[in-house]
Amino acid sequence: MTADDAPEGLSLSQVRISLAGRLLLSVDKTIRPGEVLTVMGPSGSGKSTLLAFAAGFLDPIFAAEGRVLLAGVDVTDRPAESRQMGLLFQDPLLFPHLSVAGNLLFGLRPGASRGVRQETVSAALAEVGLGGMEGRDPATLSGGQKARIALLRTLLSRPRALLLDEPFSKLDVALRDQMRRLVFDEAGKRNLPVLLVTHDPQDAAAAGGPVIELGGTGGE
Ligand SMILES: Nc1ncnc2c1ncn2[C@@H]1O[C@H](COP(=O)(O)OP(=O)(O)OP(=O)(O)O)[C@@H](O)[C@H]1O
Repeated sequence: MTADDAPEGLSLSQVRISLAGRLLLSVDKTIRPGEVLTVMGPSGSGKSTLLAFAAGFLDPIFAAEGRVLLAGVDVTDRPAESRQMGLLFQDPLLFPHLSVAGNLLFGLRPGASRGVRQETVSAALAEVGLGGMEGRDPATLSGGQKARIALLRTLLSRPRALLLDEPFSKLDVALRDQMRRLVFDEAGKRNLPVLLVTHDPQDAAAAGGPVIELGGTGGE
């Protein structure tokens, strides 16, 4: 494939993952920029395993074939930290020993001056309705606030794709709706391809993109 006809977005190309000699999942999909691919399926069907393969931290206990391409570049052999993928999980996983600003500065790539970095963090906070919270201890924040900080930290790292593993499941119903809108809006504004792992059909409906079901009906 030449660079000219390389697919945009995130491709999971002819991926087959086995565990102990048994095929667990098989997926061949390209997620276009700005599109959300929702991965559903029963517990144990391999949803998180597929995400780990895309992210670059698949446990070596699994045998994997296939390639991961990001904007046409094959990143399969790159370690997770060099893939420029943004991750969000059920838990916000904020650093408890850092302030809100400290958590967000951690997401920012180095380069700009300290002042510019701090301004970037403050502007990002204001954009999601958390202006003035720079100095707060994450332990004092609500679940919804923590989720927004985790999203901002991910976005500030300027990822080229988002990989989301049940990111809304711990939020209560009203917050879940707000957070879905925020995540999908921000991903859309940045034209990011998004892989969303979930059990919740309402997540798939809100995402509005293609859905694949692992376990049984197959992912191809
Ligand atoms: N580190 C591991 N060692 C051995 N088996 C594993 C490991 N991680 C996952 N598995 C197994 O691989 C299969 C797929 O697990 P995975 O976590 O991807 O499923 P899932 O669809 O994400 O499930 P859930 O919806 O419960 O999160 C399961 O049978 C699980 O028990």
